[in-house]
Amino acid sequence: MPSVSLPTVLAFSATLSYPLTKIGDTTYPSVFCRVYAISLALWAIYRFALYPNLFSPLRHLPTVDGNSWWSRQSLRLLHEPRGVPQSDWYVVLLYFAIRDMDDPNVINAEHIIVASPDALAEVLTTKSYQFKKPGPVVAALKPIAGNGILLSEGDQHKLQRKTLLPAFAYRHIKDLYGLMWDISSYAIAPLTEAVAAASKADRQPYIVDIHEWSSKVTLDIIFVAGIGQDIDSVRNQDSNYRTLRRIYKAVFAQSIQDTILFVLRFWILPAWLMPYVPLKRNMEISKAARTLRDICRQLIRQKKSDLESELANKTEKDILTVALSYGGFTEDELIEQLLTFLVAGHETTATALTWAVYVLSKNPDMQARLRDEVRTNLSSPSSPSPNGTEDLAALIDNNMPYLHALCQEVLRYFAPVPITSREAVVDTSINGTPIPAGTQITICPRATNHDVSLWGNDAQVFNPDRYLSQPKQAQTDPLDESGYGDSSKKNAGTRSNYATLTFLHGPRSCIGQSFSKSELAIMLATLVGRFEFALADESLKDEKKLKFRRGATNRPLNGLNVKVTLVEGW
Ligand code: HEM
Repeated sequence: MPSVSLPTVLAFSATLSYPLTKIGDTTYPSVFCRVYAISLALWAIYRFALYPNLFSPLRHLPTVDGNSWWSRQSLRLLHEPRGVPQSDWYVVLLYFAIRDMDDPNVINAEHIIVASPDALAEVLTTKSYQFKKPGPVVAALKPIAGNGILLSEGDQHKLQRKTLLPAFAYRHIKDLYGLMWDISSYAIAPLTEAVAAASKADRQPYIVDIHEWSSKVTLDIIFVAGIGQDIDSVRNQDSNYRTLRRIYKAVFAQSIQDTILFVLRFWILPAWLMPYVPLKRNMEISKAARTLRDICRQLIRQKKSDLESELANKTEKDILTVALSYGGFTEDELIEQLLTFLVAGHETTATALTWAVYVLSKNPDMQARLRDEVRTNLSSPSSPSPNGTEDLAALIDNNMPYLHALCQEVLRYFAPVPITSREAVVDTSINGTPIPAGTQITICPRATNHDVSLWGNDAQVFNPDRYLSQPKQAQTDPLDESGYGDSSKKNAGTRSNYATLTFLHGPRSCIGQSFSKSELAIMLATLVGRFEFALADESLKDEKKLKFRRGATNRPLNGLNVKVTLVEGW
């Protein structure tokens, strides 16, 4: 017997109320309210008592211990940072999948958390296209993140991935190091001035929200490196760029109306009704989505005309040039791809950098060790090596093991994308267990990256040195020819490639992982080379005191204020 969804209950009640209104002397709304209340009560009995115990094909899978009778694990899932409760469940149940009926994301569907490497390999790699992103997730992301490669499925996705992959080959990313360095070192200049002015005026310490800074710099980098825009358009704050910044800042901020929209989208209303919900935030998002598309259209037309008039270098490998030279995308499709890269390529890495500054602020010894490595290898922000930025990739990738180890550990420990989800498209199986079409799957990078069975007893400890005890590996392209991605070269001695899920694995792994790792290392090097950081609120040294934003990325709710001091001599 199938599971019944809440929108079906709503539609059933609305339809049944109509003939019932004719029977008695009552109005439609009053009949509907009573029918809907009774239907909901029956639905709840079926959904929470009968279906899971008698009918669900997944009823033999283990479930989480200690469920409360009325809320099960919902309160933990709603109050704790995303991915943290799942970590506890991994420890309790070393099994491939945990059946979990309570994830607030999709309350009306069977739900399992895929935990073991074998099961992850099936869902992410060998059977990747038997699972898709769930409808409500796609509908929530599409207006701002675009209907591009991130949200496409099946053959369409395969083609888009193959087309866009050349822009992300490591041999090409290497050529972007100089550009990333220029943008990052340019962005520390105003911060340096502000810190120096504060110190002169005896207004020490200078406090900055480092997430806001990171978010600006990552947008600059994706704008220049991803679109092939002139770096001066960012420096001169061209109006398209300014509008993009303003819009992203507004849409990534979180309000109470976001929570209401979340509940409506995932629990109550069908996707097609969502655009009509008369909430101010809903209107703002729709308006922002239209403006973003207008800007992307202008950028694409400009690039096209530059390419036609030979103003742009046709051999460039920025994402937009690669997409345009393929020729198979219509203008509207290109707009969606561009939106995807602007969003996927900016907030994620900004979140990683914020966490890197957080741990360094908590750990002055790590900070000093990193600064020492940066200053030993890179002479100054304006000219990091005698050849300027020419040999930067070689210098950073071969000579700075602590920088890489620290970045790897930040990406493992904080997993900027803590959770993602899939839905079985067809009846399939995982590790031999039958999985019916429609089953919701949670994949939890935050919990896998902290899994004691894979990482050992210090899984929950932040320790960059775990990456240094490995024999040195040559820097290789983490995206192989198929674009699958393989982190085995840097898995810190764990027993599986699937122990690190930060960028996932397989055909749907993060296409921008090399890009973002290089970007993170470069931004962190320029910051730590120049400044010393400490937490503005010392109580946040205790991670339990941190409040997290509940969104696609796991970042501090209201940014991260840090005290910044200049360290002379660089
Ligand atoms: C620390 C930084 C980043 C993290 C942690 C991260 C993480 C991820 C994850 C977990 C996914 C898979 C999502 C899913 O399928 O459910 C993903 C996909 C993707 N990421 Fe990233 N990402 C980062 C940076 C970037 C950057 C810099 C870019 C672009 C320049 C980018 C572009 C994409 C794209 C286009 C996809 C969709 C790939 C596909 O479905 O084929 N990401 N990312």
